[in-house]
Amino acid sequence: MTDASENHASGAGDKVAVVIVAAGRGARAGQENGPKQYQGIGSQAVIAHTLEIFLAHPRTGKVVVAIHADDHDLFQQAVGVNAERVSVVIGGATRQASVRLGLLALRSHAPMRVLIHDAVRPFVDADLIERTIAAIGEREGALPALPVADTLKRESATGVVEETVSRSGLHAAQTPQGFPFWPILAAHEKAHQLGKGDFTDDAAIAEWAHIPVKIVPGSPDNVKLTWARDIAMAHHRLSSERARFPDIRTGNGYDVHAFEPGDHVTLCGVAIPHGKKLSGHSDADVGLHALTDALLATCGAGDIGTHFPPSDPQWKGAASRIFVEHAAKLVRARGGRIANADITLICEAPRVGPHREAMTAALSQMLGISADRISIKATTNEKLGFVGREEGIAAIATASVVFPGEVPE
Ligand SMILES: Nc1ccn([C@@H]2O[C@H](COP(=O)(O)OP(=O)(O)OP(=O)(O)O)[C@@H](O)[C@H]2O)c(=O)n1
Ligand SMILES: C[C@](O)(CO)[C@H](O)COP(=O)(O)O
Repeated sequence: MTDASENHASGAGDKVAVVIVAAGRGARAGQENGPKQYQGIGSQAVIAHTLEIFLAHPRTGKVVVAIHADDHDLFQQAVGVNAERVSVVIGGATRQASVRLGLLALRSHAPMRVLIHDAVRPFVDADLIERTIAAIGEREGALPALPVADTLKRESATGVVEETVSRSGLHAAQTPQGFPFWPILAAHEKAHQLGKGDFTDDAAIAEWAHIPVKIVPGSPDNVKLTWARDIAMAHHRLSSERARFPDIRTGNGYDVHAFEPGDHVTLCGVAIPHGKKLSGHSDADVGLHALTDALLATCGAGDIGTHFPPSDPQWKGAASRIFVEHAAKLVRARGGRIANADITLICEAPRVGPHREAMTAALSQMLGISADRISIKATTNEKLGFVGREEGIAAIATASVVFPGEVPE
């Protein structure tokens, strides 16, 4: 069985192969730390964005990436390659040469159709890929392009306008350009054999080889990163997109302490005279314990017992603000910013209202956030249950923390 018939038997023949050219040096972008396809935009390299979109598309199959011989390490760092799906070949001295080498690498897979794309067009989208694929015929290519919007001028050798060129019917060509595989490979081979190496895109080679090419609407977003400012703008664009999915996390905590004989309770950092005290290893500040758990929960850092085991004698009688400050420090060490904290104390007595302001001030200090980001509420349990019988006090707390980066997809 040949590779081609294997493809059909498995249904893989329906999949459209992809060549991504990434062997350029990016001279016009002039980046000091490597070619433009390896520059970081948003949270990953340009080429990683591009590959991701093609690999995620349901109609694409084998992907060949043409890279420069010097870029193996850069490529490995930028892209965690799925070796089964993605092959790497060494490209050539021109874009045209790199495309040809990519196509040659696909021969054994014998795809029916191929998309050829610039690694440095990371804003290609699934709809554009889809309409390009849909327009590929048995002997017809497909080119996404946009009508030229600006008035066109030809410049003379002396830098003055020589003529105004009609823009009627003119389009700016984009990639991916789609073709029936064997005809475009044959056209590239023929151009290579005849030493014709000055085609700037594959639609031009198709045109030269008399393969008709249908124009489909391109996308204004699908820009080619050519100059340093294009890379800066791409980075800015992805960073502001990221801001739309901020990593806001919420944690909750719950705690209960029983009463025992005594003369005051400590709630949310404030000592309140009362006919009983709360029993516990530390100062038994039920509100702060709930809040500590809520803060730790925002970064999956366990609970209060993980950090301050009751078996450890050093926490005997400790002020619970130590626990809250530890949790807040841990959140901040992970880049988190505490947005707000909300504590509800559930008790029949003492009355919390008269102490709310002092509690808020104490918490504002412990957490390093303003008082308007802190809420302390109290409710009775309507005389029901252990709280209703005044056997103890319960507390629930919620904290919201904003972490750097975005919520993963
Ligand atoms: N010998 C080459 C030249 C270009 N390309 C690829 O073709 C695409 C479009 O080319 P261009 O924007 O011109 O990239 P560079 O050649 O890298 O840029 P420059 O011309 O500024 O050096 C890029 O993904 C580039 O990596 C390639 O694979 N092999
Ligand atoms: C193929 C291409 O992206 C179509 O617009 C473009 O021609 C490639 O860039 P280059 O600057 O011409 O190499």
